[in-house]
Amino acid sequence: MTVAVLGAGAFGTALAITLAQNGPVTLWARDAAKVAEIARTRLNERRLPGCPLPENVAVTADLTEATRAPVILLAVPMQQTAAFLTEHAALLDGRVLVGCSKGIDLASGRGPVALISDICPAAHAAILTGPSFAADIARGLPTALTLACDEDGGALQARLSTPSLRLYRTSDKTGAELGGALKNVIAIAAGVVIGAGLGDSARAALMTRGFAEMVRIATHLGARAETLAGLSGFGDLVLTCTSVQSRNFRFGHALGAGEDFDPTTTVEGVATARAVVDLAQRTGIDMPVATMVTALAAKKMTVAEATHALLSRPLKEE
Ligand SMILES: NC(=O)C1=CN([C@@H]2O[C@H](COP(=O)(O)OP(=O)(O)OC[C@H]3O[C@@H](n4cnc5c(N)ncnc54)[C@H](OP(=O)(O)O)[C@@H]3O)[C@@H](O)[C@H]2O)C=CC1
Ligand SMILES: O=C(CO)COP(=O)(O)O
Repeated sequence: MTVAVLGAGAFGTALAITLAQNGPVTLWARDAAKVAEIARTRLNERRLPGCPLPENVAVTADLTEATRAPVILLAVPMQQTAAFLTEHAALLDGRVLVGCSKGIDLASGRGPVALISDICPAAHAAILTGPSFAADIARGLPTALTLACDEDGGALQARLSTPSLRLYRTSDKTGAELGGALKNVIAIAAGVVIGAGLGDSARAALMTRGFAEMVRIATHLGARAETLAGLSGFGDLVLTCTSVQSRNFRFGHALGAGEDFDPTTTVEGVATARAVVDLAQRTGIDMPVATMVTALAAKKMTVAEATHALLSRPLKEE
């Protein structure tokens, strides 16, 4: 069974490399010149340097060709996903579409699975998410992810599992997509804490209270609490709050340290924090960490002010 991966960023390229162990993969990128270069060198040097593509990965800029595959993975960044789905709905609707991005669309407040279901209502929507850095997957290091899909998703789970990539399955698509989105916001906050020199104890407090915040809003929106405690929530929170491989963590670190950050780097947590604050306001859910991240990223607050605001909240039960 051929798998198509749409979006040849770091993650899409890494998925193509690992999934090629199970059968043919088509990797689609929007830029024909980039496709030609990857096809010639067998490397995506800009997005995932040093990770060669196996022979059975075909690279194309032809979306009609790519979407002939029975399984399609969508690996374009979150804020580009709605427009991508809308533009190409005729090719994508009715297909097995697996969202691989992490975030909440600012305009609609929807995650990847919800967007797929809204824009391509006849598609079989799923999401692949959890703790994994693209470079780790591409190098064949052991990783475990969550596949949230319809109840009959066993065959899909098998096609997307490889000797080094172990998938656990759930039917809680809302929980899986919200876990992956929300952890990026907390990872930015963890980066700020470390970048500003506030210490490991502060980071542990922030991760724990951030997790409470994740569970609070996600369950309100229909997620199961145990999904948040799994790979797609807690697992990914731990990874991105503790590793400098995380772009969200590094962005927060730069904010905390008062340093510049390359604006072309994909940092999903910034827009997602704004979307979360919108959701929090609409639902009346208390989201103090996301609120601080939004204010810090917009330079509307200093780290000292954000720290004071969090520490001086009324005392309460855990
Ligand atoms: N990197 C990682 O370790 C992981 C990433 N993810 C998630 O995967 C998603 C993608 O991230 P990642 O691959 O790292 O991002 P990158 O920054 O590495 O790449 C983004 C890719 O998306 C492409 N792209 C952007 N807009 C469009 C569009 N409108 N149509 C088609 N292609 C587009 C870009 O193409 P171009 O090169 O032409 O600009 C680029 O190839 C994010 O949501 C991220 O959270 C999930 C797990 C791990
Ligand atoms: O989601 C990821 C790891 O699971 C990648 O995190 P960053 O987008 O912060 O690099």
